[in-house]
Parts: sequence; structure tokens; C-alpha cells
Amino acid sequence: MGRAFLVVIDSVGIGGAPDADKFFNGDRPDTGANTLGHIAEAGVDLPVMAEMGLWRALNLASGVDLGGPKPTGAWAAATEQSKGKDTPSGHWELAGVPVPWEWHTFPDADPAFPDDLVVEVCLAAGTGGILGNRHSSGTVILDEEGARHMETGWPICYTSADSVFQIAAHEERFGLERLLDLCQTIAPTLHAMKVGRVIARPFLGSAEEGFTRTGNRHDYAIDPPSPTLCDWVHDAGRPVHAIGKIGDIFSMRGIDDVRKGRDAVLMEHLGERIADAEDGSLTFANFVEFDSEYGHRRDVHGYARHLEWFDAALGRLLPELRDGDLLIVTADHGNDPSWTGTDHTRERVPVLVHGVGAKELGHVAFVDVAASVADHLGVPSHGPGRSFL
Ligand SMILES: O=P(O)(O)O[C@H]1O[C@H](CO)[C@@H](O)[C@H]1O
Ligand SMILES: [Mn+2]
Ligand SMILES: [Mn+2]
Repeated sequence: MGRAFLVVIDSVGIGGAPDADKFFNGDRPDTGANTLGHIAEAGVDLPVMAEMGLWRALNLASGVDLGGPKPTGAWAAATEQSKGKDTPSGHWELAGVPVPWEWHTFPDADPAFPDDLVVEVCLAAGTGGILGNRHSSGTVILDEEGARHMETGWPICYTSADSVFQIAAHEERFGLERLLDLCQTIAPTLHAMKVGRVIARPFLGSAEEGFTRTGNRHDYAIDPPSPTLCDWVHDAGRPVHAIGKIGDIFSMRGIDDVRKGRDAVLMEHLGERIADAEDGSLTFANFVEFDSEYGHRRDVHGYARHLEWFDAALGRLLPELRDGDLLIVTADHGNDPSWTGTDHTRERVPVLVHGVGAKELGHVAFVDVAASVADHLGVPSHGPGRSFL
């Protein structure tokens, strides 16, 4: 029995979302945003994913024609229906479950958070106040509020266009465990408001030398609204292995184990799973640094180099797959590094399928990815998607 590997390259959109005008970065609608298209304009070399059909998918999604080789894989452009351009919406829908509710986002105002929420955070933190209380990039707010945090010991609370409540605190001045406890304590209140995630953003450093976020980020996410692909596979008695943020995004529902680390480490984990995952199993991976290190930081050059790193590493892994295995590379939303602001961009995403021969799959829905993985594994699909295999 074959295995399935579902690999999300976080934020690698290909433009063309039909509802991009409903989504914004500041006052500017996302119409015309195209993560891969704009990176390609600046120059990027991706021979492995080009063979899988990446440039054809880009062309199909947004009309950008960069030529490229005749694909040897199957390829599609996927369109999202959930009314959110965030990570949980994208992943849940790829896993067969569109989001049935409107996420709560905080206004881009000063203050951004309601007073009763601030009071609850202060009580849980044991502090006389909070810092921040506005929309911001997570690195910018450390420059702006880090020194005051060191003086007062108050947590830095901020948000973005995403449905998130983020708390940054110094691992030593405030304490890492205390920060995690605080986030866990207030998470039920935020989830009840339909805020998707409370995110702990620990950092180290000093006002003199600057502050740097550490790898101890932790997301406290609202549960998926109904069973996802992970549950379908798990409930059929098959192992489900997570790599990277997948465990957090699905609140570990239907997931047997998770391996974490930076993207370079995650690539090693993926290689190990390709070597040792059981017949009939699902391995579900997320590579987040496209989004967190380059998309939100609006770093076109860095994004291009990370894509090239991923492409070369993927090229080394593909020959290790067994006959009958399926590997899909896709994405959860866009984050055009050439765009206004620092938020995600509403875009279509590529679906590159290795293991079923060369095929143009055309336009598909995010939910079709889940249906296809279930189809490949021979487990019942409970979502609205249709298999494209
Ligand atoms: O700027 P940072 O803190 O990286 O925030 C980014 O990460 C958060 C969650 O993915 C989003 O809110 C996005 O704005
Ligand atoms: Mn994402
Ligand atoms: Mn993001």
C-alpha cells in the first residue's frame, strides 16, 4: 500500500484569487498580489518544481507566463473558499474542512483590544498593564516596545490582519514558562470570541544590543470545526505523522506524533519519514519560514533564496519515494513580499502532485487536496472535496 506526503510551503501563493478585492493590506486590496509571480520577476531558479508543473500552475492561476519545461508531474491551481487568508483557514480547508464561521479580527485602531480583554490579560499576567495594544509586525514592535518591556515587565500584546492575539515577552525578564501559562490561560476567552490563535512570542536580548525572537514560539489554536483529513486517516487505523506547525494548527487532532524545528531541520525530518513512514500512512508537513522569515518581512531576495533551497532539497528527496507513494506540494495562502504592508495576501496556490504521472488537473478547490489524499490512501473522505487523481 502506498503512502502519502502532504507538504505545505507556507504562503507560496500564485496570484489570481477571484475574491482578492475583498482582502486588504492596510487600505490596499490584494488584487494583483502574486507571491511567486513577483519573486520570479526578481529572479528565481526552481528546476525541480518547474518539472512538477509550478510555472504552469502560476500561468493557470494568474495568467503570468514564464514558459518552463513540459511537466512530468500532475499540477493544478487551487482556490480557497474560507473567508480568511490565514494559516488555519488554509490548512483546514486543504484538509477537507472549510471554515464555517467569520473569524474575529481586531480593528487597526489604537487601542486595538477591548478594555475587558486587557483587564483579563493583566489579571492573568499579574501586571498593572500591557504594552503594544495595536496592529504591528512582530519584529517592529520589539524595536518599539522592547525597552519599555524590560523596564515595566508588562507583556507586549499585538495583532495583525490575521485573527490572532500575540504576546511577546522576554524569556528571562518575564519568563518563558510564565508567558506560555499566560497564553494558555487566556486562550479560551479568545477562542470564544472566534479569535483563531493566541501566540506566545518569546524573545531574548537587550535594549542596547537589540531583541531577537527565539524558537520557543507556541500557538494556542482554536480546534478545527469538524474532523479533518488527519482524523479520517487516523480513524481508519493509519499512522499520521506531523512535521512543523501542523500539530499546532490541528490541535494534534488525528495526529500521532510531531517533529519540530527550523525549516532545515524539518527537511531532515521529512527525509526520515520518506525513509521510514509505514505503508498506508500520512505525513503532513509545513515549512513556515517562507512566511515568517521572508513574506511578513517583505524580503523578496530572501524568499527567492529559500525557495531555491527548498527546491534543491526536494529534488534530493523525490528519488527516495517508493513506488505507489504520493507526494503533494501546495500552499495555504499568499504573502507577497513585494506587496504593501506586512500581512498575508489572498491568492490561489499551486498543487504539484508527484507519483501519478504527467497531467494537467486544471482549477481545483483546496478541499480536493484532502479528497485526493484520502482516495490515494483508500480511506473514506468526509469532506465536500472531489479527488483529482
Ligand atoms: O509579524 P509576526 O509577529 O511574525 O506575525 C505574523 O505571524 C502571525 C501568525 O502567523 C500573523 O499575525 C502574522 O502577522
Ligand atoms: Mn501560513
Ligand atoms: Mn503568516
